[in-house]
Amino acid sequence: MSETPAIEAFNSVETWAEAIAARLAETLGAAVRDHGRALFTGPGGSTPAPVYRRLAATDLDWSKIAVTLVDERYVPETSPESNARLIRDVLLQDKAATARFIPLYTPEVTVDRAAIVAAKALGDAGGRFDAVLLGMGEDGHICSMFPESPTLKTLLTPTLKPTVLGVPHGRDGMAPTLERLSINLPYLMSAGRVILGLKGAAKRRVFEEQAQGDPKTQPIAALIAAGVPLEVLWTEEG
Ligand SMILES: O=C(O)[C@H](O)[C@@H](O)[C@H](O)[C@H](O)COP(=O)(O)O
Repeated sequence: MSETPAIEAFNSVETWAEAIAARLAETLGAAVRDHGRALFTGPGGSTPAPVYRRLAATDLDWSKIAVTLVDERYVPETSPESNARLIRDVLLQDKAATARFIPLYTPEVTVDRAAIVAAKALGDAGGRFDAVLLGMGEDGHICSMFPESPTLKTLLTPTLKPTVLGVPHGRDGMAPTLERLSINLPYLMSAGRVILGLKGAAKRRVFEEQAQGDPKTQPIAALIAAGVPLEVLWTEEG
């Protein structure tokens, strides 16, 4: 059984965001140097913006870096719910403006068709992430791996190929409220570096609890059991 990763604590959002951005930049810079290109993926939500702002201001050869998302709501970029909108507004600015963006959402007739299109686009971009930033919901979901979701089991199956799957919206008020697109666990297993950024005491507790959970139903436990190279950086500041 793989060890639960140690939680690295930072005493402010500033130092926490600086540390995450520096590690992601180090890995992306090395990938561009060694392979001539790099692929980065990150989350939406309310957590990553300070990291994205610092990454955008970092001197990298962004013209050789492609950026995508770990998950997306099945909505166009014009929607305030769009994660792509966050990436374009905060990360693809400043020095990072020349990076290529690969959306997960495309206006296909169904979320499953959009997932097939996204899976091909990521495959065409190399099919492996050099660096991944993850967030986590207070229910322990990462990407769009939601508890009770009918897609969870497939998303957490370690033996499948890296891909993107459509996730239906939750029933009877269960999350997610919108249909989603999500990368699966094999994409995290094959990544060069995976950083989980957590803010607030509640999320630290959820991480510690779920790390001991069932890898078949709890994403954090699944990542650990699958040997994902997870670095956990946390700050008390919410
Ligand atoms: O589409 C999303 O909502 C995000 O990509 C999602 O996976 C996020 O990482 C968690 O939900 C945490 O969200 P917060 O950072 O807002 O707590």
